[in-house]
Amino acid sequence: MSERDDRAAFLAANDVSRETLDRLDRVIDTLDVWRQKSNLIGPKEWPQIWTRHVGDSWQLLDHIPETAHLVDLGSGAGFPGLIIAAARSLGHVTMIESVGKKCAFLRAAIQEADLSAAVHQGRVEAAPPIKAEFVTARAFAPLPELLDYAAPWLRKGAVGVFPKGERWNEELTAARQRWNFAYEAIPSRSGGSGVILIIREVARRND
Ligand SMILES: C[S@@+](CC[C@H](N)C(=O)[O-])C[C@H]1O[C@@H](n2cnc3c(N)ncnc32)[C@H](O)[C@@H]1O
Repeated sequence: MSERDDRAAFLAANDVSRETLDRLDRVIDTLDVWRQKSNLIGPKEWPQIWTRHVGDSWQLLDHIPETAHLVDLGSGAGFPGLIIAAARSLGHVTMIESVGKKCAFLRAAIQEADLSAAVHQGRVEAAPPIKAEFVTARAFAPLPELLDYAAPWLRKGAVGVFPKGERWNEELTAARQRWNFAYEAIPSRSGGSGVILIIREVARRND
């Protein structure tokens, strides 16, 4: 399947407004240019960029209000941060990423697609205070460590929206050793036995 066919498959499965599609196209076009000069995304991944990476990010939107302020940890090539910013023009997304070349791409995509978003270059654990009611992170860290990274926001009442793979239940059990929290596990539409974990009311055990 070509990237064009993959885009058509994504659009057949998801309701995307004309304005949002225009922003998504600009983000993916920018990624196409930048991936030629850096290893943001592998050539084997490219033919499924829409159904796999955009689609995986898109399903988080069910849990993120229109005007949300959100922080995305370890944004890499912009999944899910850039996709959420493209779909939530009334909100604001801050992406935290430690690798300079990836940050340069993220900034270029924000500019090309005119997104309400910003990039903080640096390690999540050393980030300055950033206002956010929602935290996302995809393929960033196992849940126990992810809760440590996201604690500055979650402990102040932010909601975590985390796509997780088939071992999510083991990660949840391990996270329970260190943290108290409420959660919902919503089956992923990306196939397999992965879920979207919605995490609330986070407090360190013995707090
Ligand atoms: C496996 S990639 C996932 C990227 C993207 N979220 C995705 O799903 O395609 C993890 C990203 O996190 C970044 N990263 C790893 N540890 C980090 C840290 N402590 N602070 C900020 N970024 C970090 C890496 O540079 C990399 O871009």
